[in-house]
Amino acid sequence: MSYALTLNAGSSSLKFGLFALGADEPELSANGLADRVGGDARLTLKGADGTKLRDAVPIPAEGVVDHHEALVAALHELEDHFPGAQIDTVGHRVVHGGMDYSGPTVLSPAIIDKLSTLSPFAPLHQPHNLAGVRAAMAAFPQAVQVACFDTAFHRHHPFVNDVFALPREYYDKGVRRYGFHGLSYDYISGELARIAPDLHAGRVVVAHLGNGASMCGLRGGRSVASSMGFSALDGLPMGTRTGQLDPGIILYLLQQEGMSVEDIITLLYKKSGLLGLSGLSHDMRTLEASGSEGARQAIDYYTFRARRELGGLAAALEGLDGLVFCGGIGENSRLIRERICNGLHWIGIEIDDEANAANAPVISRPDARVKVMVIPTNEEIVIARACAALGVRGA
Ligand SMILES: Nc1ncnc2c1ncn2[C@@H]1O[C@H](COP(=O)(O)OP(=O)(O)O)[C@@H](O)[C@H]1O
Ligand SMILES: CC(=O)OP(=O)(O)O
Ligand SMILES: [Mg+2]
Repeated sequence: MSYALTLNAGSSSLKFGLFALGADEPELSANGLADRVGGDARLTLKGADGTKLRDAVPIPAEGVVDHHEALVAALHELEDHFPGAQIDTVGHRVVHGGMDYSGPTVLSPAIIDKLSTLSPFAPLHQPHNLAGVRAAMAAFPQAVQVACFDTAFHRHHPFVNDVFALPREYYDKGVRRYGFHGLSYDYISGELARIAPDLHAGRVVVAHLGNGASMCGLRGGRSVASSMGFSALDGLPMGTRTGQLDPGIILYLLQQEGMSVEDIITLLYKKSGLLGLSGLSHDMRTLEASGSEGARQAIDYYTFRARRELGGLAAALEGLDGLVFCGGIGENSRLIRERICNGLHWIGIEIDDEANAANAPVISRPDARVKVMVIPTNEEIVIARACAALGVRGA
């Protein structure tokens, strides 16, 4: 039996999966999560039926745990529970594919070098993604390494949603509105086709609200516009990232505050968003539990910006038939969904409080014009499917 290992390095987590290939659809054997990467990370491993094989075991490290240490711990656990599983294909989430990649790609050293030139555009992700590729190449030298890009799903945007109003030479050089979280949107689009084909054929905004957050406008299941642009900073406020910002602020920071480029990168990517506004935490669970003024204002801003962005995407779609929540916050936080939806009655969004409290698949009222759904996303299966298509198929 041939297996695919999937790796998904998020800004604060490493998600991984082991999939048996051979049948039409890759079959999950186990999946795991190292969360709070960058802090006191812990590793959880679950079997295919959801049984916990390991539960929040601390990952050994000197000081904070980085993505490489998280990967080493993950491989160690998989070897322990699935000794001898033959990993022929490793599929990687790589957030930035630049102008050239609009689908999954088998990696070569030359392609990896090219992808590393995109690291400055996604400093929280791309270097970790590529470190994962290099570590996997060392651990599994015979395996096919497949990259699945967050940007690929958005590469067919119409020109007006792909361009900035800069002189044309910058567009030609690759300064474009790429959009991210494409593996998640690809999965949601596929799920809509399966469980809600009418909605799939229509106009849907998907809100991927995790540590990173963005919204995507889908028409006929294809991405038409995204709240994220050139980098994973744009659009919605996030755990530690600003979201949309007047570029004049960057000039002010450089000219008046005398900040270095490095300082500005740290400020925009790591110290802003929910953490910066609340002065308390980047973690929505902590903010919801806190009664502080800062936490309240951070949640107010978060939900307000989500409503504004949704309005903009509905305009880009020329109407709205559905709204789907996914990601750690979108799938689990009744409060945030309620706060976003309660300001959107004018567009036809009305949610049912009981369904919302239960994280039910459909949370809109039966008579509401816009159907609102909660669909747990699954970036890993999208990567595993690409491995099955491009890697070594099992017997
Ligand atoms: N029950 C919950 N209520 C509110 N927020 C939650 C809940 N569960 C998870 N979250 C939030 O989800 C976010 C992490 O989302 P996730 O999609 O796992 O992140 P990543 O972008 O690292 O993959 C954190 O802000 C966390 O607080
Ligand atoms: C692109 C991005 O923001 O990813 P994540 O949500 O995993 O941080
Ligand atoms: Mg994520």
